[in-house]
Amino acid sequence: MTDAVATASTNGATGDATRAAALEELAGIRKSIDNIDAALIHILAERFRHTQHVGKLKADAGLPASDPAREERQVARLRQLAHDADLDPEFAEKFLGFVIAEVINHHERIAAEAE
Ligand SMILES: C=C(O[C@@H]1C=C(C(=O)O)C=C[C@H]1O)C(=O)O
Repeated sequence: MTDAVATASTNGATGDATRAAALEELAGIRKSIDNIDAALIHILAERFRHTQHVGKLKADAGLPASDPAREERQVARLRQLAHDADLDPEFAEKFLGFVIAEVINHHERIAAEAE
């Protein structure tokens, strides 16, 4: 056996063990990711339950679907929270914007149905 072949076969055995350990660790981390994803869905569902309520209140009172001043305060607050939590503030703002845009669609639909 040449030195190169001996080294390769040792690396192969070590590689298999390293890969098996990595796969086990990966499976554990993915369990945590799945739990967090489930929590996010539940939190979002709860948020939309409340925003649907706001949509009905606004439609009944003839208030506009969107409130840009409130959104500005939310963006500033979430950007600061994201920064403090080592999360990209740009991402936090985009995520909030995505959610709020959907909420405003719901509110417009609720108002149209109330007409
Ligand atoms: C829920 C509201 O309606 C809209 C949606 C918002 C949200 O999803 O957080 C915030 C402001 C409004 O543009 C609200 O006015 O509070």
